[in-house]
Amino acid sequence: MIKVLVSDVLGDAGIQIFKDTDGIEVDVNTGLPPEELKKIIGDYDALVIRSATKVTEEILDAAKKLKVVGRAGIGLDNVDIPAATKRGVVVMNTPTGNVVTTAEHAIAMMMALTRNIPQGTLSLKAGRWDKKKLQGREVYNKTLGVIGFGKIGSIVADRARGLRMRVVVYDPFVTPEQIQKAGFESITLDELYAQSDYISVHVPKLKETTGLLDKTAFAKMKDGVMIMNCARGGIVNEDDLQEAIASGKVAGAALDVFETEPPGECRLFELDRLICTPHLGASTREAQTNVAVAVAQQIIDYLINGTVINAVNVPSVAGDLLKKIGPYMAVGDRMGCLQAQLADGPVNSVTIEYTGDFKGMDMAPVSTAILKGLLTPMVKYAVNSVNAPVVAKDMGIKVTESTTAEAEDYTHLITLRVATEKGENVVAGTLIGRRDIKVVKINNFRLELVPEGHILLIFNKDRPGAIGGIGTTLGRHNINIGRMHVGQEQDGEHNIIFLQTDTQVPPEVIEELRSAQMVNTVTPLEL
Ligand SMILES: NC(=O)C1=CN([C@@H]2O[C@H](COP(=O)(O)OP(=O)(O)OC[C@H]3O[C@@H](n4cnc5c(N)ncnc54)[C@H](O)[C@@H]3O)[C@@H](O)[C@H]2O)C=CC1
Ligand SMILES: O=C(O)C(=O)COP(=O)(O)O
Repeated sequence: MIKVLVSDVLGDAGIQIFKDTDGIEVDVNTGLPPEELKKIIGDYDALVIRSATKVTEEILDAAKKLKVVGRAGIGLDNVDIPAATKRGVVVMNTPTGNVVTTAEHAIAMMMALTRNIPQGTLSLKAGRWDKKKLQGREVYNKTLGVIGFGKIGSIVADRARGLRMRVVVYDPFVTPEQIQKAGFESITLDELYAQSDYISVHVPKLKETTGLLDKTAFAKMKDGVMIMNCARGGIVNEDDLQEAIASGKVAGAALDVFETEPPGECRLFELDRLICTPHLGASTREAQTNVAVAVAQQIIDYLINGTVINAVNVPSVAGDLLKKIGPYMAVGDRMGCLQAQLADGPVNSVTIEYTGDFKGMDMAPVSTAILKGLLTPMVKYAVNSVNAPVVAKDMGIKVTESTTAEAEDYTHLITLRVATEKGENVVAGTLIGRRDIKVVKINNFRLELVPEGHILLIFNKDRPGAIGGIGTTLGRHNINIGRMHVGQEQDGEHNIIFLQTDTQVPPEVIEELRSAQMVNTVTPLEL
């Protein structure tokens, strides 16, 4: 049974998908304090969260079976992604399901702010008729500055255009041409501050964006500007905002998100010109159904089919791509595993060459599969496609990759060179047909080996009787040979023999083979 824990409120449609899937058991346990979550997380293969659960290194340490964290929504600042990656846990989000809803919330906040709707509601309910005091402003013909032209920012810009606002955009990672093509002006941040009547932030919370709107930024803005933050708490510095509103520089602000959530006591709340919502940006029925369904399907697809969609710490391998490169990932994994057993001492470098028609294929997942195969026998913890590149880096292994379209003997060939202090081993592999994995070269030897099961790799002198002697020794110990491949050294006098046996060959028999005449070395391999 695959066990899924839902630790934040998730739309029913998502929970139902888990319940309807054979082999999956789902528990919903929301609002757990960290120490409670830590106690139970060890039982689960998957964790579904929103913005409340903090997936810290400590939680991940306790999550011995965890394979995937699925975020029903976008922001992942509550997940320690490097720690998850190191432990081989896929972290995925649902990047599109709530973007319209959140953009609509930003527009709603702007309208509520400019027309004093929350203040009007409060004063009316308190028995007042503050018609004069609560006079507002039109947004028509005003300038909206959008910081961050991603999925949400671009929708906000589009909806503001419908309100007949002039929209200016700052996003250093989107080309001015793209912004202009969408019908908006791309300007610098300082220009945006100087020109905007309203500013809405739609950037992720990063080191560079934390405190982006601070006292220095407010000083560059128009007097009477209004600020909206439906992105992440702390992108707008709360203390500086409080001062800027109190001084009248900023005419008002609308916050959906806070530096600490829930914020508890907050000086900003003393200001009439501050309106707020408790992180409601994504909270519509539609968005919650979208993200719940998406996260459930993605998690199931990953745990059952190995399909990776919308992961932030591992390349996506989905649908058509998986069909195309999945078999090469299997080739890579076997080659890595074979190289691990051939390696004499710690690995210094790994060189991966893709030769032939790999056009249009992103080979990153194959390279990761190679590293996974190679590193698995070398480390104590589980290596998978998520943490393999990090593990290689931590071990100081230099990984290089190249692709050449010119095919030689095979239409697709993967060559893997692994170097240690003592030298380099070269293994080349391919697919015959759609699924048959063949290792076609080991160092100087050409062969066609099916890399599976118990294998003895024997180097011997290419003399009459050598192979017969090996067969007789194994037969005497009742060990049946399933397959045998003999490769001849190019222009040499040695053979390489791969013997696939039905059972593992005991160490004393290996010693006996080693002492036989004409046998140079015997290496047992488990593939
Ligand atoms: N309030 C809520 O309930 C919700 C909040 N969010 C938050 O909204 C924000 C935006 O989300 P998406 O549009 O989906 O993200 P996105 O990744 O599609 O877009 C972010 C944009 O910010 C830009 N950017 C990055 N650094 C920047 C910088 N220093 N200056 C200017 N632009 C910069 C990027 O180039 C990108 O275009 C995120 O912080 C997300 O967590 C998302 C959903 C719901
Ligand atoms: O998707 C996001 O990034 C959000 O901020 C939404 O947060 P929530 O799922 O409502 O806690």
